[in-house]
This record gives sequence, structure tokens and C-alpha cells, in this order.
Amino acid sequence: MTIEERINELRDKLNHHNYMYYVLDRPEIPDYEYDMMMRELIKLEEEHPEFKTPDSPTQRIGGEPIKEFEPFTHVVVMQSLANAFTEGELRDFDRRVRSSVGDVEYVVELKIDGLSVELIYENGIFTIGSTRGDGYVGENVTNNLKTIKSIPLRLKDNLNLIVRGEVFMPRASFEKLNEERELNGESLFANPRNAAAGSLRQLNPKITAKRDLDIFVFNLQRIEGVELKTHVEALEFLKEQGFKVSPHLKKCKNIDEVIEDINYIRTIRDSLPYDTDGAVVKVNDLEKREILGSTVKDPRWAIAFKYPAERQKTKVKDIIVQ
Ligand SMILES: NC(=O)c1c(N)nc(OC2CCCC2)nc1O[C@@H]1CCC[C@@H]1O
Repeated sequence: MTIEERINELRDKLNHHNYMYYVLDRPEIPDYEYDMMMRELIKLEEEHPEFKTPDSPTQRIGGEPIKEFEPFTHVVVMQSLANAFTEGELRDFDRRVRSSVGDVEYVVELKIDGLSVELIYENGIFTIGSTRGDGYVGENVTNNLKTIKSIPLRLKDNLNLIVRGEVFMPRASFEKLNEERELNGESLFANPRNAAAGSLRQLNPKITAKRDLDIFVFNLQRIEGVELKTHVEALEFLKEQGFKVSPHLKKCKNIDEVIEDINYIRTIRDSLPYDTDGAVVKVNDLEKREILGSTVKDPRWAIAFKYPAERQKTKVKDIIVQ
């Protein structure tokens, strides 16, 4: 086996085991074996940098700090979401949707309380990742995103696609981070969302790599050469390509089932290992989404439902953001 073949073999093996451990939570080998392969790859790449590829798992360690983030103009505008606070407002949303496209199936997802990012893949390779910013221009945080182990550096197929997801910090990691910061006399993060935002917008990727960030992918923004009919199909497809997709995805025949599922989420959300700030209701049929279109800033085919307790948090967050 040539050096290049050994480097490629280690890269593919490590990317596979990374997927098993961080996306499926089903490790196949002991950490020690993974670490030994990673150590060999680091050494070989240092000796033969010409064989290093952009999807090498050594990129997850984090490179050198940068001075500032490059602005990045999104290929597809990153919309935000209108809010509903009551059942009545959900039914108003449903009436508006049905008056325009007739009866629809909905999908209910958890609304992960993190920060929204766009990931661009070219020929199956993760090439650019950015924060949402104002929806049009965000920050290029590619190298920091590469340290998030549940973001695939290479897809199963060599596809050109753009996805959106929510980067978050699990609550336990947030509490551990604040304990460490308190011991070091550093300022504390107010909540996991701020900790995730602060960690992703770190100028030193080696610090980001230590922050235990995770991601759920929730929207396929664009894809070439693949026809998909519904949002559920799109998320299934993204799972097959190696992404970690929001675990609670409920397909609903009508708004009554949506309300039922939203009430169910209310009972489980405090037991989840990550913060949510509501639920998201989306039209499942992608063609009907096209017909419904968007307002200047929000899609007409989706709405966020905020639980009563959220109201206070939403206000506080908005004040900080403003
Ligand atoms: N935070 C989430 O878990 C989430 C989600 N599961 N699904 C969407 O779908 C929106 C995005 C584009 C049109 C519909 N948005 C989410 O978060 C949004 C992103 C920006 C503002 C909200 O946080």
C-alpha cells in the first residue's frame, strides 16, 4: 500500500467511525483504536501534506486562530419564522394555508434553541459553512463548523446541496463549561444558546473544538439532480447522506393532530438533553410550499409555536439581539 493509499484508508475509516459515534451514537471500535488511527493520520499528513484532503478528519482538531470572520452572502436567503402563541393562532395559520393550497399534511419538529447555520456541499465535500446573520449575509465559520463531529465532512454521494441546521450545546455541556469558567474567574454564559453562539463565533477553532457543540439539520435548501416531493422525504434523504436530523418529526394529517403533537412536546421537552424554544410546524408537500411562497422575511408554509413560558424568554432574547 502506498502512503497516499494509507492516508485515504485512514481518512475513510475515521470518517466512518466518527459517523457511527457522533451521528448514530453507535460506536463500533474503542476510543483507543480511533485515537491511534487519528495519530497515524496526523503524522502521515504532516510528512506528506500533498495527500491531505479537505474531508480529512484531522481538520476537526481546529487550525490556527484567525483575526476576524469573513462575511458570507447566503446562496439561499436564510428566512426566520413567524410565531404563534395560542391554538387559535395556529388555526388561523392553517386557514390561511388551506385557503391558498387546499388540504395539506404538516410536519411538527422541535424548535432547537441554538443558532442557525447554512452548510454548502460541493461534490459531496463540505466546503462552506456560515451563520445566519441578517438572513442575507452571515459570517464564514467553516473551520469552526468542521470541529463539530456530527457535521459530515463528506456525504455518502458526491452531491451539490445546501442545508440549514441549528447548532446547539447540550445542557450538560453548558453547565460543565460554566463550572469551568467560574473556577477560572471567567464570565458565565447566560444559557446554552449564548454558549453555542459564543463557541461557534470563536476566532480560535481549537477552542471551538473543545466546546462539545452539536447540530440538527432541519431544512434542505437546495439540491441538484435529485427530485424530492416532501419535507419528510428530504430529511430522510439527508439522514442517508450522513446528517444528524432532528429526532422528533411528526407527520400530521391536519391542524388538530398538530395541536395534539405540540401538547405532547410540551410534556417531554424539559427532559430533553438540549434546550428547545418551542415547536415548528411546516407544510410537508414541497410543491405546495412553492405555491405558498414567503413574505419579505418569513415563509408562509411554516410557523413557530412558542409555549407560554417561552414568551418571557423570547422577549429577553429579542432585547439582547436588538
Ligand atoms: N430552530 C429550529 O429547530 C428550526 C427548525 N427545526 N426548523 C426551521 O425551519 C424554518 C427555517 C426556514 C423556514 C422554516 N427553523 C428553525 O429555526 C429557525 C431558524 C431561524 C429562526 C429559527 O430559529
